[in-house]
Amino acid sequence: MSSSSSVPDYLRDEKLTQETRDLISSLPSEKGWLVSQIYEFQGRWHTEALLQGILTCQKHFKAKDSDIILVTNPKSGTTWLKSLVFALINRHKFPVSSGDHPLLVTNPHLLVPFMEGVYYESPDFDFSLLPFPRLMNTHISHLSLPESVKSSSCQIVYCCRNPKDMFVSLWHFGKKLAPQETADYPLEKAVEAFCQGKFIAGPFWDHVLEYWYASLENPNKVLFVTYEELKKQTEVEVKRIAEFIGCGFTAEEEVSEIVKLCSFESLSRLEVNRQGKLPNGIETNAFFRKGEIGGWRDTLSESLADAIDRTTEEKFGGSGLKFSC
Ligand SMILES: Nc1ncnc2c1ncn2[C@@H]1O[C@H](COP(=O)(O)O)[C@@H](OP(=O)(O)O)[C@H]1O
Ligand SMILES: C[C@]12CC[C@@H]3c4ccc(OS(=O)(=O)O)cc4CC[C@H]3[C@@H]1CC[C@@H]2O
Repeated sequence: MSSSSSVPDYLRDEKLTQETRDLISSLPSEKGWLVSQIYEFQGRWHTEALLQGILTCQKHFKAKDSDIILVTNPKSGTTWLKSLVFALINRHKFPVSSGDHPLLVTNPHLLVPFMEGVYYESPDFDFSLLPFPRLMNTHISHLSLPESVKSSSCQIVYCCRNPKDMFVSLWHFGKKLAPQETADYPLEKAVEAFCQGKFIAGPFWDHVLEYWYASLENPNKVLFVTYEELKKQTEVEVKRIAEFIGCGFTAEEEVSEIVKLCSFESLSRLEVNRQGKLPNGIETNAFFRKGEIGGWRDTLSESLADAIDRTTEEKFGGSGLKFSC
């Protein structure tokens, strides 16, 4: 974290360039939840810090054909996907059976860099120093991806989660991130902002649809996965991801060890994911809450759930995308 404050870096605005400050002054803005204002850039809503990270990423990131980029909306299974794909691509270098796997001693967010987060923290970060094949994650929309990500043969694994669970996960995460700022922000107002799309990284649905259509248009470039299928049939989905990124399993190989290592039960019990903070100031345990499908029922009233369902029907109608919970 950049200073002694307990507020995580992404809620601060100290590292903005003059260029970004000038741009921000011309962007539509809305009152934020954890920060005073959020801004609309290329159709999405961002905090100043994450917008700075996105702009630097657009300017400086040069994709390589061998790159693997994990894309999610926030709270849609990023931590899980990072763990699984890290374990998959490194399974010969770091066999799970050896007992000293990096995931046992390092939080997944430190093993797989968050592109716009890293660019906000360290604008000069040299991504070319990452080990081959480079594995990174982002929440950047398809429209706003750096040009080289689209023009190169790098691959994207997109993981989406049903909007009610995603929203509820974000709601609880936000309360942990900045408890004071969330104190007088009612859940009803958050649902309304979420449905209007004027919420961090929103509109949620547009993000999903962009990658959904990209995966249909170019199935070798974008693989579309859902948190729910990953949860219901983890081995099948992990094998599908492995095939897609070109490290498929042989008939003799076991996928179950990786699945077990990366399970919610296993990762959330590790000391490294229970104690301490990431360098950006976020507590490592904030990324592990319930890890379930349908947990929204504990937080959302019927009318709030209906409001999200109506938006989903409107937005996803005709796309072929459906969520059953
Ligand atoms: N290994 C794992 N398996 C399943 N879910 C996991 C997981 N690790 C984290 N999660 C869940 O994924 C959500 C966090 O998403 P992200 O990693 O994108 O920030 C949280 O959901 P809940 O808040 O519903 O429990 C968290 O509990
Ligand atoms: C992207 C992120 C999860 C969401 C975090 C977040 C949530 C809500 C916010 O409210 S508002 O002030 O924008 O209205 C702000 C944030 C900023 C940090 C976000 C986290 C960074 C990495 C996580 O995946």
